[in-house]
Amino acid sequence: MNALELSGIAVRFGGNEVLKGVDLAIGPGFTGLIGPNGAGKTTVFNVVTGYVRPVAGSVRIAGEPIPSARPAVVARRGVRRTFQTPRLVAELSVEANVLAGLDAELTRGGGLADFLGISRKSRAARERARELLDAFGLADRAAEPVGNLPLGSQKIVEVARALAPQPRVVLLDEPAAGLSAADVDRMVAPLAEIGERDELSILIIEHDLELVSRLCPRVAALHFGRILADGTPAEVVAHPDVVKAYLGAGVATVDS
Ligand SMILES: Nc1ncnc2c1ncn2[C@@H]1O[C@H](COP(=O)(O)OP(=O)(O)OP(=O)(O)O)[C@@H](O)[C@H]1O
Repeated sequence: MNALELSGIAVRFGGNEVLKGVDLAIGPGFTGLIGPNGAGKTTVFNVVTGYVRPVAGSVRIAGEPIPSARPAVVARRGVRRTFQTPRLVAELSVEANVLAGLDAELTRGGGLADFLGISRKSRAARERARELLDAFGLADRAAEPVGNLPLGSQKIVEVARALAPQPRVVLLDEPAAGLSAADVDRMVAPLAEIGERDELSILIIEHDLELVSRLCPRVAALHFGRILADGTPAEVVAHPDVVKAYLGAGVATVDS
């Protein structure tokens, strides 16, 4: 069964039809979502996470339909995401930001703490955060305000936050944008390891086609709200419609 399935998703902003019947099924491992600027990639994420209500179509998580525009329901069903520009709380520590990704049940202090509205983090939650920070080589910075870290590390913290609640689906929005090759490796190696161990389904929007072809056995290309091609990276970038869509945008070649 697919972890995530979109059928016939259509989205309009005013008169602008941004998604025009998108079908996409995501199983375990990495799937790439590529396409020129404005193709509608982030809108796909916003539909899945319940922040944009489609005018048509449905989203299923593990085979179960989800009500549209219900972010809390989607999160409870195990979907997490990152953003093009990290959305972290700059003044809070690295660890507190990762803990913020954990489900309420795990982070609740219980008893009096809950009654007083004090968010005491449970030991299990802290252990999970530590395990992730260790995996991503950020344990020694756990107590620092996340805003002090360079962009590359902040983007890695956001990935760790998304992984914290052991989700089943992770949506990564241009994780490598603005990162050095070394930062990309620091992010991707633990992510691939954890993804495989936990059988995560990871959908990744990325303009770096070399990275996409390295990570994703399967890629879908979106253009003006339609999926133009869906297959291996080599098949997709060689697809005539994809080549045409990218003309002038400098499409990269990908080794098969
Ligand atoms: N909330 C919104 N209201 C109105 N228009 C929107 C909204 N969100 C996105 N759009 C429009 O929808 C289109 C697709 O945007 P989207 O961000 O999904 O594209 P994208 O493929 O992720 O692009 P990029 O690669 O540049 O991030 C664009 O024309 C954008 O201006």
